[in-house]
Amino acid sequence: TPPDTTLDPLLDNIEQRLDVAQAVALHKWDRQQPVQDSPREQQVLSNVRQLAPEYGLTPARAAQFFSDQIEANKLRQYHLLTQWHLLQKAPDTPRQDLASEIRPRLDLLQGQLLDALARFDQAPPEQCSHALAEAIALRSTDAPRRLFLIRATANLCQRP
Ligand SMILES: O=C(O)C(=O)C[C@]1(C(=O)O)C=C[C@@H](O)C=C1
Repeated sequence: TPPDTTLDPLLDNIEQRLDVAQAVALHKWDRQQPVQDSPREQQVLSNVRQLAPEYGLTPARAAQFFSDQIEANKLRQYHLLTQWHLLQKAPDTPRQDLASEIRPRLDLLQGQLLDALARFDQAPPEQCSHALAEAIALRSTDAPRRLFLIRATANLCQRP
């Protein structure tokens, strides 16, 4: 199968959002804060529902896609926190503040993701589920990382 021109940019953006999970988990580790923040999730979902039409997406499609991004993000946070609990320490890397630094970065990535999703929906690959499975397999040999991508794209090929 030839490389796909809409799937890869979208997966790049999905991975960028997943990368932010490490900074979030570190912040929550330091403060013993739970991963789940339901009011923040509702805020993210309500934002993307409102922005969706600007990108030619339905609010339902945008919200479904972001709900999957949030679930994948939590999966990665739980995975990292469990590794740190096992070692009884987290990496000694510079910390970023959730409210003033990390969430603004997630908000910035939001527009890029909506744009990439809209492009994807305008020209989805033939045999979408197969193309997606192949792209994920090619992208990462790391089993947990593949799992995060699988969760993040769970509804990608389910067209409205
Ligand atoms: O902002 C946070 O606290 C996050 O953990 C990020 C995020 C998200 O993916 O947007 C994930 C889980 C929380 O329930 C809320 C939001």
